[in-house]
Amino acid sequence: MNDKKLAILGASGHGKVVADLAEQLGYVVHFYDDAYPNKTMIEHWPIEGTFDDLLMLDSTQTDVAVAIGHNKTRQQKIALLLDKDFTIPTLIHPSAVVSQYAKLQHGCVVFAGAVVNAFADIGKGVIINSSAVVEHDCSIGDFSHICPNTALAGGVIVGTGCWLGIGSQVKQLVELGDYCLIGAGSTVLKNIPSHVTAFGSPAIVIRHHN
Ligand SMILES: CC(=O)SCCNC(=O)CCNC(=O)[C@H](O)C(C)(C)COP(=O)(O)OP(=O)(O)OC[C@H]1O[C@@H](n2cnc3c(N)ncnc32)[C@H](O)[C@@H]1OP(=O)(O)O
Repeated sequence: MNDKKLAILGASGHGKVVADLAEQLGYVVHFYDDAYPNKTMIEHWPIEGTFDDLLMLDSTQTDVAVAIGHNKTRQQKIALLLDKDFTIPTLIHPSAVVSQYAKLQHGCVVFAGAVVNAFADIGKGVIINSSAVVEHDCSIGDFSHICPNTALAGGVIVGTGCWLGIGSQVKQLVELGDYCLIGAGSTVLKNIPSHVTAFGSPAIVIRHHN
């Protein structure tokens, strides 16, 4: 347990789950969101200011979690916070099972019931959502989001900023490029290039995007 302050950027549904997790880890949480001052509360938690207000805090006294689901926005905000010397811890739910041989960089969240198996390599700012399974030897690129109940078999490689939709699954050793979006419930059997949306079982590329 600790009683360190954690500023949470993003007063959203995802932010609420991050707050719940952080409190279980002993943090005292404070929300920040650019909707302030029009929005001043999220559930029972006060929103104390905007992102600019957060940047004015003493980085030696307050850690930060960026609870923004949009991968590129989360990437940008984390970069700005690191420039100001904030610590962005990785938060792991007590019920998640993370191998002693897995590596996770800063700014990740691993939610309830998730499994990160041996020698998985998880980049910065990654969301491993509830009950997701990241099997042995997987590599997850920075700022990706593995949605609830998604399962990655052994040795899967996921690029930067990918979004793997709820309940999707990826066959062993398959590689996904950067910033790709895999639709909910899809089964990915073959490599997927960067900057595409793919879905279905088996998943096929539906469109290209930036
Ligand atoms: C804790 C949390 O909440 S984490 C968030 C979890 N959320 C998710 O995982 C959502 C992931 N998003 C999806 O799967 C979306 O459907 C997307 C992004 C793949 C596609 O979204 P859009 O581009 O808006 O597509 P849209 O909804 O208009 O559907 C277009 C067509 O594709 C089909 N389609 C859309 N998604 C899928 C899918 N995942 N699998 C199969 N077919 C799909 C639709 O049925 C529709 O078909 P139709 O034209 O025959 O009616």
